[in-house]
Amino acid sequence: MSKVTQVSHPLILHKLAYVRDKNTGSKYFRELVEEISMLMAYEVTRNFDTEEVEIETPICKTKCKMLAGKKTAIVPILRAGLGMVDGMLRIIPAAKVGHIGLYRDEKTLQPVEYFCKLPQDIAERDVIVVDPMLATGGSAADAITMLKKRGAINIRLVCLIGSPEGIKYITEAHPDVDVYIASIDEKLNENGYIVPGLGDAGDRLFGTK
Ligand SMILES: O=P(O)(O)OC[C@H]1O[C@H](OP(=O)(O)OP(=O)(O)O)[C@H](O)[C@@H]1O
Ligand SMILES: O=c1cc[nH]c(=O)[nH]1
Ligand SMILES: [Mg+2]
Repeated sequence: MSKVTQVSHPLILHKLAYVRDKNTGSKYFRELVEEISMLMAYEVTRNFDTEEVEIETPICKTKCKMLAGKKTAIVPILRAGLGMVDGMLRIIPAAKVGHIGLYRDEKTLQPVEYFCKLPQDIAERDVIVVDPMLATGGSAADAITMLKKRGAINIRLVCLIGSPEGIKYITEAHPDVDVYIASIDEKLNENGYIVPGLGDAGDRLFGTK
């Protein structure tokens, strides 16, 4: 069964309040999403393996821990997931970035696939899928299915805001995928938007309608 980690660090909650505020413009919105993503990266990498290495300080030789060299891929779900990539890369600079293009049909709420480009060695990487919003869960579930079809095995999902419906859907569809999320909100409205949520993440990041 998936582990769902709610990352309710005070800094994240504080920044999330500004992100939700309808008066926050695109520039500040993008900066905040990037900063929150850096903080989420800290949590999602918490159980990465380390190995012992020997280094020499100016005083003496000593043994230290470093990351065990397993490779990482960050995979944003376009478009809104792009807003989380730079923050993640600040913390995991050696990661490769794959892209999955999906949009949610406004009427049916079903995800529609339009792009997929992944690192060739995706099967060997720890994959971190990023998307600010987990509403019905359909887009994230489809993205993860696309990844698995192309060989990905070790997958984590990082979102900023989700709904109880989305959490249920993704954990049932992909019980092997752990989920990291800053807030699980109240519900979905009749248009499939998260309440209270933040509105349309892609539109707010990129200034479109
Ligand atoms: O959980 P779901 O019900 O599938 O909804 C969530 C999806 O909706 C948004 O993308 P959107 O379709 O608005 O595309 P965009 O990022 O290009 O705006 C969001 O970024 C997720 O990908
Ligand atoms: O609330 C929502 C639901 C789906 N996509 C968004 O960007 N926001
Ligand atoms: Mg959108």
